[in-house]
Amino acid sequence: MKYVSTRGDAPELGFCDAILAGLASDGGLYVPKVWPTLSDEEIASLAGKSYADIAFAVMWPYVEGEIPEATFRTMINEAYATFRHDAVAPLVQTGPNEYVLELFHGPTLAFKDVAMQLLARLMDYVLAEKGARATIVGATSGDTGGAAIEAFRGRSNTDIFILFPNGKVSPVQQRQMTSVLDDNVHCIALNGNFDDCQGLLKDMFAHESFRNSIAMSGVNSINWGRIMAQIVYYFSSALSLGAPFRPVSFTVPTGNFGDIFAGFVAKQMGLPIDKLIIATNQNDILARTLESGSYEVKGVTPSVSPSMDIQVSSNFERLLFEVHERDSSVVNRMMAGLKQSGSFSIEDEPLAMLRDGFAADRASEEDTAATIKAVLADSGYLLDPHSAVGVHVARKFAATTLKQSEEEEATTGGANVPMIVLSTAHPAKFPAAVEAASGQYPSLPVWLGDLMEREERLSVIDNQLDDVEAFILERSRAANDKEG
Ligand SMILES: Cc1ncc(COP(=O)(O)O)c(C=O)c1O
Ligand SMILES: N[C@@H](CCOP(=O)(O)O)C(=O)O
Repeated sequence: MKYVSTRGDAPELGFCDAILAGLASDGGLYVPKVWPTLSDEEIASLAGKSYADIAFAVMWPYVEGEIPEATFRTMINEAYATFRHDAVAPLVQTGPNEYVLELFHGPTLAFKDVAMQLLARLMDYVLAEKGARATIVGATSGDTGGAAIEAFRGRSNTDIFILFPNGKVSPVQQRQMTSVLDDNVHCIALNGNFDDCQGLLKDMFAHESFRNSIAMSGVNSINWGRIMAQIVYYFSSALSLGAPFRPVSFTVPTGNFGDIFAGFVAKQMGLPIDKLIIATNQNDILARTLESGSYEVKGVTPSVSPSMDIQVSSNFERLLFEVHERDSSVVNRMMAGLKQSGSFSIEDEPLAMLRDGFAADRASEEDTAATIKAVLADSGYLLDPHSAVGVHVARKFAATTLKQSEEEEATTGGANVPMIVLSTAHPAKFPAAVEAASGQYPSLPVWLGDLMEREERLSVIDNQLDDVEAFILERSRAANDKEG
């Protein structure tokens, strides 16, 4: 499989080089040249198989020819052995037609572990094959950072630098990053918000001499390897509910659009997905875009679901590329508009395609708290605030579709399709918000019981490209001197 950039001006790469690059050299995001498909028979044959077996079947077409089959199987087995639930990503029923897909059984209690545990093993393999080292630079609103640090800590061929918005992640999220004291881990608390962190990351990728001097790579969802690993749980959960013989819908708490884009890919691959529903918090740029056709960045307002406090949603670019028939000139125009004026608009035809496959809505702070409380009261199930955004939007969507089908006197259609809501984090990562909403304090699991007492190491840096680059250069030189 070859990979092409959404901006059309970077070399086509094979899988190993695409994941090592992270972002394409023209500023675009890599996508497979064609979408591989699985037939209904192939999908049906996966029913009852383990998560690792489904993972292999779904991901192999993207990797084949670049990594030996047995090596890839071993990486998958090792990655998912780090999860503390046998099913890896179990489904829990929370309503007559509503299921929560728990993606938080990995080492850092967030869905990011699902992809990051595999990506670290893939990068290790690629670097070892090339006899190379890489410097990973990542931006986080709270969860990617912890998952990446956990997955890459102590690895001899990578240094990892994570930028997080100072004072804007939860205390648990911060400690999960800053209490990892391995020599190759460097945490930067940036005086800014997540969009500033991500903006600096993209500027560093665009700064060729800097990028080359540190052999820079990235593990945010701009990296195709992240998306690839996230496709798997759409298949595993849909299979549990009768796919491919029964369609399902998904509601996805959304920020950077990586997770829901993986759902779009699952649909391209042949999984019968009825609707993909984008659930945002009050930072609702994606919901506004679907409503108006105009993508307009406004300031970020901090919320109780801080990992989704995002306005510049990187992976939306991959979807724009698809709905414009892979015309990179349109994507370039839109991204130039975004850089210049913080906005761009989408023409009627691609907008109609977006609205056909996706729906979108938002949850206010009050909606989020009320949902945590209601689900606990009705089902005895404690949601984290990000997953509660998802459940709120899913329930609103179900009520609207039910009303529509009653009006049409139909018994089939959207209202009967099972809804799977992605649960993206464990409630113990956000104890203050969960307790305020429900009266119940979610404790960390025993193996993380002392997290908040662990020693921290971090550097506070202003939102200035030069300052951040200087810090990374100095630290990565020191690391390389030590290695050499
Ligand atoms: C807990 C949680 N939920 C949802 C999201 C949104 O996922 P995505 O950025 O892939 O849309 C994130 C981070 O991005 C997150 O950390
Ligand atoms: N919510 C994310 C933001 C970064 O998203 P990514 O999926 O692109 O890595 C976080 O928790 O850091």
